[in-house]
Amino acid sequence: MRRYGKDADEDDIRNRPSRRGSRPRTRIRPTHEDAAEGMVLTVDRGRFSCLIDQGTKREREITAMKARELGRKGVVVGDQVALVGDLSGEAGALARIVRVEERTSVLRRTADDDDPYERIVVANANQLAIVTALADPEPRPRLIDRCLVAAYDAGMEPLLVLTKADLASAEPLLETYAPLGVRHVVTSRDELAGEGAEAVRELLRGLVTVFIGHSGVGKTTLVNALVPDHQRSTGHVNAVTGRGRHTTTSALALRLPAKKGEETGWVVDTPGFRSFGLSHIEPSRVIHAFPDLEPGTEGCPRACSHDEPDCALDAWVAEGHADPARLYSLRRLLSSRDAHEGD
Ligand SMILES: Nc1nc2c(ncn2[C@@H]2O[C@H](COP(=O)(O)OP(=O)(O)OP(=O)(O)O)[C@@H](O)[C@H]2O)c(=O)[nH]1
Ligand SMILES: [Zn+2]
Repeated sequence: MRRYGKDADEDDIRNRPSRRGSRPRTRIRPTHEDAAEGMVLTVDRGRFSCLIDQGTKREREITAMKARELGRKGVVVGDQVALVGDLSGEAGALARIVRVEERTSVLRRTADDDDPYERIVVANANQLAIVTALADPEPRPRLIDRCLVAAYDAGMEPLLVLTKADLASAEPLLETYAPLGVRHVVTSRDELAGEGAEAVRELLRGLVTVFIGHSGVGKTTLVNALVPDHQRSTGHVNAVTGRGRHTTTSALALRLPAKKGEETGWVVDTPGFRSFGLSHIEPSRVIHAFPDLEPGTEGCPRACSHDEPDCALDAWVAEGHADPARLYSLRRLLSSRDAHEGD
């Protein structure tokens, strides 16, 4: 990184544009200095619902479209964007998104028959809640593994949410995931109606958490318990588009209720996507989630898959530097990238 010590190049310092200062001379496009910052809450048929003036008395949801100058650049839920135009939020008002700020993380959904491309579905989230029922439907460890890999690859912290605790014990699953040190919480519908929701919220404060889970695991029950008034807060998206939210396939960002002085957090619900695009995942990125094993990869061949005869991790673990269960778990996760029937 460049430091400005006593040999600092003064020209460099003077020419660095300040955040709201003079516009850079070489820019041809307008810089939209008067643009408002907003967060994308949901997307429906090219209309973006954005929250602006967040945390102030004037906080409101407005509807926006992409400005032409953005070209093909995608705008997704969780994006921080710059908005111009009619920012009133009144019925029929339409603002324009003129800029998408740099993303801190991206979560992609898998390509499927309807759409051969892996697309980014959520930006800037930092936690992935993997919702799994303990029974009805049976847990699918392979799917959990794939979700864990997606989380590690995206630089997100995974959180296992094990639902329907009234039907089966969480012990066997927790045993499998213990070597990974994944955070977890066990819930049931009855408890969620009482104190249980608050126990889950504790794990979400200060974070943007994406909730995923396949049909029937109790994700809707969970999200409704976490954000009981969310139907109301999304009401006017429907007024603008004339469509109910049940018809949208976009993710939807919902703010956690918080008492005075409590930190809030965001729940991002993701209807209608089943799995993640894992085809571009780099073993080297996944291994960042295994800091105890990472130094052992120094002796690996170039582009090692960490699951081949020359992999240096076997010797590293045999020498007692790390727990064999951790290497086993890493390899299990890496192999889950290969899609199988029913994943
Ligand atoms: N026994 C039991 N049933 C539950 C629990 N939580 C949810 N269910 C039931 O499981 C079924 C599925 O719950 P939902 O919340 O709709 O699950 P979902 O994951 O949103 O599923 P889709 O709506 O299909 O996407 C419903 O019949 C719920 O009443 C629980 O803790 N225990
Ligand atoms: Zn290796």
